[in-house]
Order: sequence, then structure tokens, then C-alpha cells
Amino acid sequence: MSETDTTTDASTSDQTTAGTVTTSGESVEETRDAWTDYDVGGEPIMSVENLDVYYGDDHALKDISMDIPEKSVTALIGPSGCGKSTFLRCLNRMNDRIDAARIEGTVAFDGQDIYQPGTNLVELRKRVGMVFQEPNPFPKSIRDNIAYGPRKHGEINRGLVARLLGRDEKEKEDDLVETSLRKAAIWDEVNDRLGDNALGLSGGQQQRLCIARALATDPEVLLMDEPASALDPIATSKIEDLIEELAEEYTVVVVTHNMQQAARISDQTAVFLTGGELVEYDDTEKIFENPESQRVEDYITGKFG
Ligand SMILES: Nc1ncnc2c1ncn2[C@@H]1O[C@H](COP(=O)(O)OP(=O)(O)OP(=O)(O)O)[C@@H](O)[C@H]1O
Repeated sequence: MSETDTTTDASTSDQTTAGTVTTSGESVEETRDAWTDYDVGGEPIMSVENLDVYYGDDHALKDISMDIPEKSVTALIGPSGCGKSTFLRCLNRMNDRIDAARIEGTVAFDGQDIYQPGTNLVELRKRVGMVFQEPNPFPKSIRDNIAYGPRKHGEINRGLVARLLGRDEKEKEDDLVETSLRKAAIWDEVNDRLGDNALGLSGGQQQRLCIARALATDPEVLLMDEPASALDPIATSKIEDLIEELAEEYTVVVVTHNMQQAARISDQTAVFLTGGELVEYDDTEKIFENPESQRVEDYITGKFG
């Protein structure tokens, strides 16, 4: 966005009905577009255009367009029910699993529309991984949690047949397990008990294990839906530090209810408000210090939401 484009008085224009003309002569719709048309500087890794999502008759997301820059943290904030999780799930087609969900618009990843017929969803979800609110490790060993995906996708050969054929890739698996656990900042805590059941770990450790599991399939984008909301403050702080580190190598898109968290860890922030609108999207500092929209300012300062 060119900030100088937003010449209207936000406090009056934002509360006017969409389509009416403001004092500066711009239509409100045009002004809102300017508030969300954030210039990511270069080719975005993901580009969402005119996205609408319906659950039956419920119009959950309305005409969302936004670009996501690579190797950075994009935070999605907004009050409960405004569509943050719905939006996140659109980025790797997890909404396909919800029968009532209908999606219109395009979501380009690496220049390709992921909603075009013939998209390989397994491949898409390997490249655009997801971490959920509640840690959900498999009831298996720590090692198996990490190795499960790569074994399933045939990237690592293990088991009796592989051994009989002389193709057992234990060393490759060892490397992958260690690298993934190190990247998720949990290796030092679990390296002496990789055979133990993952359900014996603390909540914070389980969540970092789930992040390691997502990293093991070598994604480019990590989608995180309130990854720390079920954790205590110390575990939360470890996840926040980890997210910042991960953004050196990966693109992270994170939904959070916690505005301080968004302000601490993200590079850019998208504010969704009730009704499924994206109201403002900009550098995190700008959103928190000097938002264009009065409604965003009210939300951030706790006047509603
Ligand atoms: N599986 C579903 N079936 C039907 N409606 C749904 C479904 N998931 C979400 N919705 C509806 O879509 C809207 C947006 O929900 P969503 O969970 O995306 O919002 P959110 O901003 O992530 O909320 P929260 O912060 O409470 O998690 C809500 O009205 C919700 O009731």
C-alpha cells in the first residue's frame, strides 16, 4: 500500500456505509482497498484474490485479497468468529474437509492457483504445513511422530522389506529426526528418549514436536492456528521465540487472539473484523501504532472485540 494514498479521515470514513463518498472524494470501498493493499515488496509466496467463503448460507469471508511475503511472519488477528481460522484453512485447502464450506476466488501458491482442478492435495499440504491450537502428536514414539510423514510419502525406506532388500535408510531417518527436532528447538530435551511415547511430553514440548513433525516434510509455508493458546507463559514464550527463528527459513502465517503476541512476533498483521472482512493489512508496527481504520484502532485499544 502506498500510505500516502489514504488521504481520507479514517475516523469519519470508516464508519460510513461502503460505497458512499468521503470528504476527499474517494469511495469508502476504494479507501478500504488501499488499507489492505499492502505492498509486500517483491513476489509474494502466496497471493489471495477475491476470496469468499460460505458455510451453507453463512458468508464467513468476504472478498479477501492479500499477498503473503515469504520468509516472514504474517499475523491474522481479529475478534472471535471473524474468519481467521477459515482464512488460514483456505491456504492449504483444509476447508475441503468441511462439507458445508464453499470457496470462491483464487489462492496462488508459488504462482499456481491451489484451487484449480487436479491440484495434488498431499503435495500441497506437504509444502504448506499446518500446526493446530491443541498439540496433537500421534500416540507413537517421538521418533515415529517425525518419521511418519516422510516414510508415508516414500521419502525414507524403513521396515522389514527395506531391510531384506538392503535399502533400510535408518541413518537418513536419524538425520531427519535430529534436524527437525533441532529446528523446533526441542532436540536437547528429547534426544535421550526418542523411543518414548510422545504423549508423555509436556504440552509445550508436544507443540514443539508437532512443529518438528510439520518441518519434517520440508514445507515452505507453516500455517499456525493459535499455536500457543493452550500453553503456559513459559511454553508460550518458547513457541514465540521459535516462530521468529523459523521465519528465517520459512514463511509463517499465524492466527492469534493475543495482540501483544502479534505485535512481538510478526512482521505484518492482517486485521479481520466481524462479518468476515479484512479491514486493514500492513506492517505490524503501523497497525499497532497508527492504524488507518477507526474500527481497527478501537479493536486494538480494547474498545470492542
Ligand atoms: N465447520 C464450520 N461449519 C459451519 N460454520 C463454520 C465452521 N467453521 C467456522 N464457521 C463459521 O464461520 C465463521 C468464522 O469462523 P472462524 O472459526 O473462521 O473464525 P475465527 O475468527 O477463527 O474465530 P475464533 O477466533 O473464535 O477461533 C463463524 O461464523 C463460524 O461460526
